[in-house]
Amino acid sequence: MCTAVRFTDDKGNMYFGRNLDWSCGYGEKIVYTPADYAWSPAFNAEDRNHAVIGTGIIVENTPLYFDCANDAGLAVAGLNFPGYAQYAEDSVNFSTNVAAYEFPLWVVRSFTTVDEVAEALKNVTIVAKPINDQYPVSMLHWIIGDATRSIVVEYTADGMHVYDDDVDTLTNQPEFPYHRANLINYVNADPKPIDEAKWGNATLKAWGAGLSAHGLPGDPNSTSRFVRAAYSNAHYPAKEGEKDNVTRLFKTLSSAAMVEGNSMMDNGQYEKTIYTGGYSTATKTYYLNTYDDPTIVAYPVSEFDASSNELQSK
Ligand SMILES: C[C@H](CCC(=O)NCCS(=O)(=O)O)[C@H]1CC[C@H]2[C@@H]3[C@H](O)C[C@@H]4C[C@H](O)CC[C@]4(C)[C@H]3C[C@H](O)[C@]12C
Repeated sequence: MCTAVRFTDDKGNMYFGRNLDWSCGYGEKIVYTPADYAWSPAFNAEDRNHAVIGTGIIVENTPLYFDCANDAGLAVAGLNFPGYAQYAEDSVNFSTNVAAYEFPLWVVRSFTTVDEVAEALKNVTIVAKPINDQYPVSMLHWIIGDATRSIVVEYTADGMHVYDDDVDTLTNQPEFPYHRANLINYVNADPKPIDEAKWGNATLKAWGAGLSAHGLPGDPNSTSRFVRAAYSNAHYPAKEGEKDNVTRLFKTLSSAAMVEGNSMMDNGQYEKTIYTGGYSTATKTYYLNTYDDPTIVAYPVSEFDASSNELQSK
């Protein structure tokens, strides 16, 4: 399972991050794509040359991003959506055709705001074309964020769906409208201390803090993680400065993180949060920690060679 969130600080800086939950990694690294990298889109997409940083792998000199952000402060993350995602079998005339594996790269190479992406998506076909035989097409949906808002992109049997994500959260299946509607089931959850109640002659007094959020789901299922992450993201108090906002991002994501042993996949292996990664537009820095090492490591964009035309990874 995976979880992603976005928020903005009091100065208008965006923080965007995700948990990558799986039983093993794919050899992913921090990958920096400079503006002058010569990207060859799979179909007829144009390259508008934004520099990009994120987590992914490099295959055939192409960055396959799991999540990434660009020099204009636009970010995107791909999360599993099997059973619902259904891409076009082939490219479509008079449409911008984007292969599923290059969708995150196309978003951040091409645009500066979520509004621009949403407008462009009105005429986009996502095509089920793998980069090669070794890496089959992944069935994903995506959250795209900037300093003002986020959207969720789902491509299903009936085509493209773009949803305004006013809770700035995404997990896995089912479709985004289910997750958004399901939040209403938890409308009573609240961080405030709770008053004592009278039941006839009995006085019921809370044991301590936290009881007013009783009922928030604690399990690792996608729908439960959505509720927990949206609750944490919405109620975390505003913070000032990079350190406290990065802490906010990682703590919010940790409220939906996967602990090994809690959830077994079909292959008999346990899912765990392989990494948590996130981007700050305040300092143009990508941050990452892993299941085995909780130390949050900073990767400022300034440490990469922006004048090169080669992909760079750490
Ligand atoms: C497994 C990852 C999603 C994690 C997730 O959402 N887990 C949920 C588990 S569950 O189903 O809900 O149980 C996804 C996110 C991004 C994906 C990768 C990216 O799309 C980039 C390439 C794309 C290639 O087509 C396949 C390899 C790949 C390298 C993908 C492998 C894998 O599908 C990744 C790493």
